[in-house]
Amino acid sequence: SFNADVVPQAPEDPLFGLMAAFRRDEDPKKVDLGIGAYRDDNAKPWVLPVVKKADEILRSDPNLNHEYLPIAGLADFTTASQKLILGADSPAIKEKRVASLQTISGTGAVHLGALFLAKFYRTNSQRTAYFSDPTWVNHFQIFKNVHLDYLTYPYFSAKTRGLDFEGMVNTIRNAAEGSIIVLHACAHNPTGVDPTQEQWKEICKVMQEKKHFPFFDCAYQGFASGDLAKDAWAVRYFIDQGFELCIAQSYAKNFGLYGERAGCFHFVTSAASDAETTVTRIASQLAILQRSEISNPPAYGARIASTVLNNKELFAEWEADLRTMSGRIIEMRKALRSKLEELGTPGTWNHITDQIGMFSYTGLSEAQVLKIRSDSHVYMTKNGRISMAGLNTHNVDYFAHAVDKVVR
Ligand SMILES: Cc1[nH+]cc(COP(=O)(O)O)c(/C=N/[C@@H](CC(=O)O)C(=O)O)c1O
Repeated sequence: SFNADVVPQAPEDPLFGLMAAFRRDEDPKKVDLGIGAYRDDNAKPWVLPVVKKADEILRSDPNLNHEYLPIAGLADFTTASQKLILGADSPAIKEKRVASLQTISGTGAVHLGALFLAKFYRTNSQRTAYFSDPTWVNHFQIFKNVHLDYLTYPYFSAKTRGLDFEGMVNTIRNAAEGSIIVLHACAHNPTGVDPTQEQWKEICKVMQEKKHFPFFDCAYQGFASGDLAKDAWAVRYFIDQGFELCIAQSYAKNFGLYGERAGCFHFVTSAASDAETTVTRIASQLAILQRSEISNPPAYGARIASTVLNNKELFAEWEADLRTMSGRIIEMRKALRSKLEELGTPGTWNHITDQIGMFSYTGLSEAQVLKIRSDSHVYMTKNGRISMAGLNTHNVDYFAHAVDKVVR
């Protein structure tokens, strides 16, 4: 029989624990700045209009059924996903250098990539993965679960509240040759700080010199700048520079398909004559890993995204919806910064508008985060990250006053 007391109590997940605490709070003024999920100006989840249209199209299809998808998922979805992140005219696609599988959203893609690397990447030599410090909390446990050792590279400068570029590049340069470097493609979580294109070129050069292996985690394409190509620039640049790399692609935020778990994993091999057979072998091994874990991925979210991605009019409507979301977040950044400056809240607040994407790294200490929660029923993660979409025209002043109160 199973000796249950060998199972220790695990700590509560910081993010989902915060969500639960927010739901329990009955104060009408409560503000949810925790989970990285978009909210409209009434603090409500937003079903993208284009997603509603795609849903109606699917429901009107008399042949729609609930059969298994292939292990690699819906081909129309994975093909469209390649084009979205790599660019429709990507040489990697033309030369058939990309193995793609539909995954359980971004988390599933990060996991599948980590599992594959754990099994096949430099198994007979020292290998270490590097995450930005700070990074998305789940990165650590996903890599730990597949027994890949990891370290971190400096990323956020508390002084400038911007990128610690020197620290990042030096650590990547000093890392053992062939290390796995996990990079946020755009809209860095939790800091909202992205390298400039010039800085990306520097980072790329150092990684080439050290023969490092890039693993791009792309959960916010279109969400950062509102421009899909711009947000994919770093990924496409690295591929143009000839890297072999992994990409985890999430449709949770940019399609609002959080709970439908729509995502894609891509392995891009470097240009070589036998690239096509290499990709076939890699795809076959990825399929075995996928089959043993989820067998095949969920159909609904991929069908919604695929319907939109493969239709010119719907794609254009989706881009308009992306601009609505990213635009509203940028408005909230401006509103919050100007309110804090108007209040004369101690400190500088330009980082609120300098940062990009879903999150802002406010600089509030853990004590201040706990105080603003008990004082004002404002919920944010202990590292001081706020999900900007939780702000709206009805609560941004209230939040600014709450910050002012704990900062003074
Ligand atoms: C960088 C990054 N990568 C992957 C994911 C996974 O998303 P998925 O739903 O599996 O496609 C998230 C989600 N981040 C938000 C939610 C979460 O923690 O799961 C967040 O940081 O709030 C990321 O921020």
